[in-house]
Amino acid sequence: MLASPLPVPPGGRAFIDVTALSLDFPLYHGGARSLKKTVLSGVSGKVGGRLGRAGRSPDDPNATRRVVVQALRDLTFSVRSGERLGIVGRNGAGKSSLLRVLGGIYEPVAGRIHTGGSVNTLLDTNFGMNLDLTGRENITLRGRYVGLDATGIRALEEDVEGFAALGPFMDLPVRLYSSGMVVRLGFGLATAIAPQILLMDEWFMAGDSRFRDKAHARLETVVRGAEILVLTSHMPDVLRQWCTRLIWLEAGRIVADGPVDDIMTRYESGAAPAL
Ligand SMILES: Nc1ncnc2c1ncn2[C@@H]1O[C@H](COP(=O)(O)OP(=O)(O)OP(=O)(O)O)[C@@H](O)[C@H]1O
Repeated sequence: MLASPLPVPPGGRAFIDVTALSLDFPLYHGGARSLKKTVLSGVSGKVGGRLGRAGRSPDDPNATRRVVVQALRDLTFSVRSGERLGIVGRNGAGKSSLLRVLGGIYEPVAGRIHTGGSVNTLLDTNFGMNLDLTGRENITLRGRYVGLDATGIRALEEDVEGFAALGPFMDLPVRLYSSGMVVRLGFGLATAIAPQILLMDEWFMAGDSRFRDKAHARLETVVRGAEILVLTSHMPDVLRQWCTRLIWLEAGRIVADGPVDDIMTRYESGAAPAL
């Protein structure tokens, strides 16, 4: 666990500007009636008002209808260099979706995201891993993806190999690894690239207890080096220690944004603001 408070790299220029951002997940298309559609239409008004319909009139039996989950709705906020932003909210509030849309994994249906600085997204340790390639080939691929030259790729390989300690498995397809080995390689690889903007899901911190201390020390180095951290978590202790500011999401909307202690006290009191 990181010591608190986190020192912030001085003089950074990284930023995130989010304006009127919305994200939908389409659930199904088509006009024909099915059991699934009947069930979904029956619950549409009950899931926090987040199932919406788009398309032509539902009274027209030939209408093409689209049911969507409105995962994020009209979010506007900015993050500046030096800020450690935590995202809180109940299950399904939109925390992971926000992280993925900031990382360019999901495309918003409306709004704009403007970032300054390199971005690395730590979501799960398998992210971006090709199971048919060897550990070493995965490292080379990632190195090329982030634009490293041959020297940079060699340094990356040395670093990850040293951390993951996979021995001869490094030259075997990842498909043959134990789950612990995959975590070691994925974690080592993801944390080898130090970004200016680090987007992290708390699940990334889970893992094999035997290597957790080693992993935390490595993660701490990446977090300390980042100018901006955006962290989603359900763990109040982690948020208090790692963050300087919290955004509270409910049903895809921002309901509060401010200093950690202030927002955490309100959030833990269970008093969800009216939307
Ligand atoms: N791939 C997807 N397809 C359809 N709906 C999705 C998808 N991913 C998320 N959703 C929906 O979007 C909403 C927000 O989900 P999200 O995973 O962002 O919430 P969360 O706050 O991270 O939840 P948790 O704390 O449980 O991880 C939920 O209603 C969820 O069902």
